[in-house]
Amino acid sequence: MDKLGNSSTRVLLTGSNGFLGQKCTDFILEKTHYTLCCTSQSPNRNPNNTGYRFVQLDLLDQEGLVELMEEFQPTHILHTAAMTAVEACEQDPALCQKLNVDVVKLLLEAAEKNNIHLTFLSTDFVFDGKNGPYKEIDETNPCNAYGASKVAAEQIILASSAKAAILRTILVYGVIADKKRSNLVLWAKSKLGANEAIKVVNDQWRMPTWVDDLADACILCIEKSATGIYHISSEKMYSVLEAVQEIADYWGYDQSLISPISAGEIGQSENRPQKTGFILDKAKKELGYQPTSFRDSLPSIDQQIKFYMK
Ligand SMILES: NC(=O)C1=CN([C@@H]2O[C@H](COP(=O)(O)OP(=O)(O)OC[C@H]3O[C@@H](n4cnc5c(N)ncnc54)[C@H](OP(=O)(O)O)[C@@H]3O)[C@@H](O)[C@H]2O)C=CC1
Ligand SMILES: Cc1cn([C@H]2C[C@H](O)[C@@H](COP(=O)(O)OP(=O)(O)O[C@H]3O[C@@H](C)C(=O)[C@@H](O)[C@H]3O)O2)c(=O)[nH]c1=O
Repeated sequence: MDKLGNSSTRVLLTGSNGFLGQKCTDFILEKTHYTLCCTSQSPNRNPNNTGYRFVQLDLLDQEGLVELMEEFQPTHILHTAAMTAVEACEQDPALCQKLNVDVVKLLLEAAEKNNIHLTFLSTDFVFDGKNGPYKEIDETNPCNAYGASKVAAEQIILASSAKAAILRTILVYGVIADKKRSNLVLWAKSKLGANEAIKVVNDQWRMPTWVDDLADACILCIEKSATGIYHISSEKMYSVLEAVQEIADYWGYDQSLISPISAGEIGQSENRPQKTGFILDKAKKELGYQPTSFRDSLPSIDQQIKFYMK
């Protein structure tokens, strides 16, 4: 605590309305030594909306962003905001550059000047998917504009003198209170639970990441003021089809509702890496990251769904 009674860890969280942003907000609020300021483009969508300050701000409003940082004086910035829809990045590369790269430059300038620690979220799509699973030191070679924008941001971060961690993650899934946000597990569960047939790709391989694990990793980065690149995901490689079969198996849904489809058939053969997956040794050793297996996360997800349905 300082003389004014403020907690010493002051986190500015961007993208607080997003999937990861909402989970990080919820987890940070459980900790007593944090002062949290959340920001997003739209009004606050997190039903958990007390105990912190929320500022609605378009991150492209540079003056507004600088003003917010000067006023709040964060010790840490957790930058989860991004243009995340792969097809939208392809269609509007200029906006993708502004949001996913130029905003990072601005945050870094402030971080360098004021000794602020930055945590940046990146993706498995920095890789071409030909040699997964990947280590942090493996060569990047993105196959879409979204992945290219994350590589560009990573390079600017690594070249700066700011204290900054880059967390790369993969196909994030799980539950937040905001029911509008879907993901692979909730999509498959809701379709199969309603006895609807689904087509699932059998030629993309991933190590999906439970959003709770990823939020934990973000907080570990903040607490350790970690620097450098870290890979954060689960540890077992699944084809997306196998992951969905695991979902059906856990909830006892009819497996015959699931049929295989190729990435090419849903327009994802060229613009998505085929096989990603991460080697997690560095995050485990240096951050103390403890991944939950995909299968083991499903009972917790089941409980969370029931909790939020109350
Ligand atoms: N989800 C996944 O599977 C993966 C995600 N990642 C990375 O993790 C991070 C978090 O992802 P996720 O939580 O899924 O992202 P979401 O798409 O759920 O959320 C993105 C957030 O960014 C905010 N945002 C977008 N544009 C602006 C803007 N102009 N000004 C201010 N805020 C803006 C949105 O605000 P609002 O909603 O108010 O418009 C939203 O809160 C991202 O950096 C993403 O690239 C990496 C790999 C996998
Ligand atoms: C629409 C659809 C998708 N899928 C699969 C393809 C894919 O592996 C998975 C999710 O598809 P999407 O196109 O929504 O997501 P996609 O853009 O591939 O997901 C990515 O999001 C960005 C932000 C990332 O950084 C990546 O890590 C990654 O998880 O579901 C099917 O199997 N059947 C379908 O009908």
